[in-house]
Amino acid sequence: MPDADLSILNRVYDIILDRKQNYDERSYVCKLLNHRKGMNKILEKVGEESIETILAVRNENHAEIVSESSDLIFHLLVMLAANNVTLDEIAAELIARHEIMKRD
Ligand SMILES: N=c1c2ncn([C@@H]3O[C@H](COP(=O)(O)OP(=O)(O)OP(=O)(O)O)[C@@H](O)[C@H]3O)c2ncn1[C@@H]1O[C@H](COP(=O)(O)O)[C@@H](O)[C@H]1O
Repeated sequence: MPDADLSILNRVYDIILDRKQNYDERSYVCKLLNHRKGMNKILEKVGEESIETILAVRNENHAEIVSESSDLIFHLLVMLAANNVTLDEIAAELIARHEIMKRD
C-alpha cells in the first residue's frame, strides 16, 4: 500500500469531477449527483455523516472517528464539486487565514 497522504483528496475530487461528466450507473457518486432529490440528497448525506462523526467522538472510538470523518470528508468533496468549488479555492482560503492568524 502506498504511503497515506492528503493528495488522495485531489485524486478523489478529480474522480468526482469525472463522474459529473460521464454517467456510470454503477457509480455511487453518479447516483448522488443525479438523485431525484437533487442537491438536498448531497446535503442530507453531509448532515448524516456529520452526526455520525459527532457520535463516534462521543463514543470515544478512534476507529469509528477515522471512518466517519472519512465519510464526512468524502461527501463534502461531492458537495464542493457539485457546487463548482475547487480544492484550490479551499486551500487558498486556509492559507490566507493562516497568513493572517499566524503568530510566529
Ligand atoms: N470515498 C468514497 C466513499 N466513501 C463512502 N462511499 C459510499 O458512500 C455510501 C454511503 O455510505 P453510508 O455509510 O451512508 O451507507 P448507506 O447508509 O447505506 O448509504 P445510502 O443508503 O444513504 O446511500 C456507501 O455506498 C459507500 O460505499 C464512497 N464512495 C466512493 N468513494 C470514492 O469515490 C470514488 C468514486 O466512486 P464511484 O462513483 O462509486 O465509482 C471511489 O473510487 C472512492 O475513491
